[in-house]
Amino acid sequence: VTDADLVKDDQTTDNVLMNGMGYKAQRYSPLDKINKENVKKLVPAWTLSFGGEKQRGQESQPIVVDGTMYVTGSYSRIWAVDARTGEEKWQYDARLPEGILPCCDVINRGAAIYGDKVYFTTLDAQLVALNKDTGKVVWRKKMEDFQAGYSNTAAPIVVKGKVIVGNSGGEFGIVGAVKAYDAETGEEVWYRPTIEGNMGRLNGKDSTVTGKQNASWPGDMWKNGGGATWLGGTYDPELNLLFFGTGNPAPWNSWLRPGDNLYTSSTLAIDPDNGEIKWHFQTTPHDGWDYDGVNEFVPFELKKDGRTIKAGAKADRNGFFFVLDRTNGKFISAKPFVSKITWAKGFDENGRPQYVAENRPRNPEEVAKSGKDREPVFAAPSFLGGKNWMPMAYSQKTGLFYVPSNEWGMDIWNEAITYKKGAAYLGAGFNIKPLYDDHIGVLRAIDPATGELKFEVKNRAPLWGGVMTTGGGLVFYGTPEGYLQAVDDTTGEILWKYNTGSGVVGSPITWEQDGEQYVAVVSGWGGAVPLWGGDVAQIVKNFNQGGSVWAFRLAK
Ligand SMILES: O=C(O)c1cc(C(=O)O)c2c(n1)C(=O)C(=O)c1cc(C(=O)O)[nH]c1-2
Ligand SMILES: [Ca+2]
Repeated sequence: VTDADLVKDDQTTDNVLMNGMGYKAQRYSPLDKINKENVKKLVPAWTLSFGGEKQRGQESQPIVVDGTMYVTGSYSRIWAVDARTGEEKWQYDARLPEGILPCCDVINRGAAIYGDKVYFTTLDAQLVALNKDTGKVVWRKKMEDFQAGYSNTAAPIVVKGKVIVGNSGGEFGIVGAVKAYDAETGEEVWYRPTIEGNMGRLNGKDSTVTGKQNASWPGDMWKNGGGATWLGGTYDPELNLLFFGTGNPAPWNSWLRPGDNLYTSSTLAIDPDNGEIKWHFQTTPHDGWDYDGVNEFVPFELKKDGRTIKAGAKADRNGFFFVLDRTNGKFISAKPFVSKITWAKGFDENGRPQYVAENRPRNPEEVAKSGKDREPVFAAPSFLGGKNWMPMAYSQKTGLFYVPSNEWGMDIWNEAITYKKGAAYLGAGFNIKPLYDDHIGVLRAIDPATGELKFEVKNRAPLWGGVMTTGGGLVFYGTPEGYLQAVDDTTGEILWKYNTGSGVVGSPITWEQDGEQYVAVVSGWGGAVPLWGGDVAQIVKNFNQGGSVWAFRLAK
């Protein structure tokens, strides 16, 4: 796989070479052999089991290269599979040490490929390069100290010979960073911390770029400031810019860190050649709700007032759908994409939130003065977000974004907290509650020019998997109830669904081989909802666990 192959990934249909189905992560395939007319004839072609003992959340998106599928599973495992038959070619298990500290289930979101190597990251914060044909380790790099709370869950992105990864651990007070490694040797090429104050130092290393001082943090709170880049990035080859989101500031209790807390809960545009930050846009300054802004930033061409603007869109965990100028990060619009948002009324023309001050979780010191030990406020969306990690899709056919969203709120209160290595660093307590009796999940079709809702499809359980759209006029996505389903891209009518036997929280792909179009997805219920979901975890507690890949094609 070459750089030219990667750049063309979103136009070619025989392979799926990366997470997002192309550098821009539009998750759009021009394939139309499976379409609105015939999708009801979609049947399983093959299935592969990840085995019985380690059935946990499966959030992976497979990739397909010359008839081989590479797919990762829970507990930092990866398989190479014959994409025609489902027959296993090899498997590799990273064999995790005791004491790993993932916040939100033992998940992995996928692999990357370049040259003759396949890359993936592990829950003990390693980056592994395997020979694509044999599955043998070529190199394995310890990126960070897992005992301090660092882990990795995202798929790497490869740009011009560098394997570029984010990190996880915001709930443990780690320092967010984006890092680039030489694809051939595993040597670190650059290191880009995402928290002001850390710009020149971390793990005893100097960043190759000089950064700003810690002006937006009080005291030395920047030393454990969070801002994990835990979802990986997207890329615009023409502008030569990477786009990485950054997670919540640590701790969650915002009274301990007055200021904007740059660059947490932001989108960063980064130069892939040296790690320099070219622009930033903060979606939740001074976040007090765990509104990690990691959500993927999807480049697209915005048609507005007769002009075409090089834009990017982000459906943020904080409930707003952002459109920015991707050349310079200038704010274009922010429109609500969920029914209830309590923390801000909207955004002003400069892209600053109009906070509703009384809806910020209370200062525990003030609450204590009134003689109470806690005073929760109700906040919506909940910290699991109007949208969490699960990626949206953009159709080049309809010009619409298809956003997997959730309707929920939370009671939240703050508490005292001090940093301790390897311990949760929140300073908050919470309980998540549904807003409606009959649904939490909603797939929404959104016009990025106006923010207008074109249609919505409700789902009882929260949506937790990625979305894909195709030239055949279909939108595919999974549900925790077990279905992979396809809806009409202009009406939302459900045209096909198939139950995989466990919740689908992975991201579907499609490709063509031997003249036939295939669709595949991983199945296996898990992720953050059962662990953190409070009242909502009760609603989903009987869903079956699993671990398998399903491939579909049209019945003959
Ligand atoms: O701040 C972080 O470092 C971090 C990492 C992750 C992760 O790596 O999966 C999640 C979160 N935060 C998080 O806040 C969250 O809600 C979440 C849900 C999930 C999931 O896979 O279901 N991961 C994560
Ligand atoms: Ca987080």
